[in-house]
Amino acid sequence: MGIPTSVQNPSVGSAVSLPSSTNLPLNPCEKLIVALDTDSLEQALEWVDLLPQVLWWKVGSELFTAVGSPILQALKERGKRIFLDLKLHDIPNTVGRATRVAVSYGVDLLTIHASGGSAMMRAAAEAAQSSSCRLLAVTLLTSLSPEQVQQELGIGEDPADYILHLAQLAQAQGLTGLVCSPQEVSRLRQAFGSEVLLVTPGIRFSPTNTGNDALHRLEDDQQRIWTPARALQAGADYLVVGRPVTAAPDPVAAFQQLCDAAAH
Ligand SMILES: O=C(O)c1cc(=O)[nH]c(=O)n1[C@@H]1O[C@H](COP(=O)(O)O)[C@@H](O)[C@H]1O
Repeated sequence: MGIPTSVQNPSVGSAVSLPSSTNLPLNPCEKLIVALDTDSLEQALEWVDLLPQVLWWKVGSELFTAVGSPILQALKERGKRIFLDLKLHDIPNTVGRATRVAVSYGVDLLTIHASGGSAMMRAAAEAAQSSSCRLLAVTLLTSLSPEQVQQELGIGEDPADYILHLAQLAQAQGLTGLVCSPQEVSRLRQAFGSEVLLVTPGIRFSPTNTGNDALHRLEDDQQRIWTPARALQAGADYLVVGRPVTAAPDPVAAFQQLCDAAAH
């Protein structure tokens, strides 16, 4: 286990027990969060039991929609940390109420889309304030290329500036954690310092090739990617990794490779 620090959320006053960037977990493997992207409880628990060295597991919309809270219970029974990735995005009343239910499960992290706006994020922050769950604001999905952001979404400004803008909005509402691509980490770290928790998906063994026969680059939907070592060097606190581990021919070896990369 890493050394937990008690971080006070300035706006909503909730004390949460998570490592800050100035006090990272001692074990590099604990900087890795593995995504349980499946619709099967059996498959999810097979991965969890195959990889006892993984502390953090992410339950996303596929698994939570398919099996509901029993997966959270099963992870808690195994002493795991839980990242519930629901990416809430709705009107403030709905997001506030959904957040209240989500944090009642005792999860450690929960995602909210920053693009839902400040009132929506405030509603979530208020709903989570008496829990120990830390809210993470998702800035811009790692599956979007800068060209898509500008051409499809019609966001005129430089995507990097847009991400900073969303991050500032989230910080102002007391969401002290952000999900971003590794490519944006150093800018966000510079802007917000060590207290912000930066969680980065879009992790690949090689920036041009997944290094995984089961996952060819052409089939991959991630756009803004970096290697684990580069993401951590840039200042990421946690890396989210799914298919490079779960779709690998040998998930144990793939996870170990990530731990090794995280250690350097
Ligand atoms: O919030 C997330 O976790 C997330 C945000 C984002 O911008 N991009 C992103 O890929 N994710 C999640 O991170 C995981 C990445 O999985 P792989 O691409 O298989 O490594 C998936 O479970 C995604 O839902």
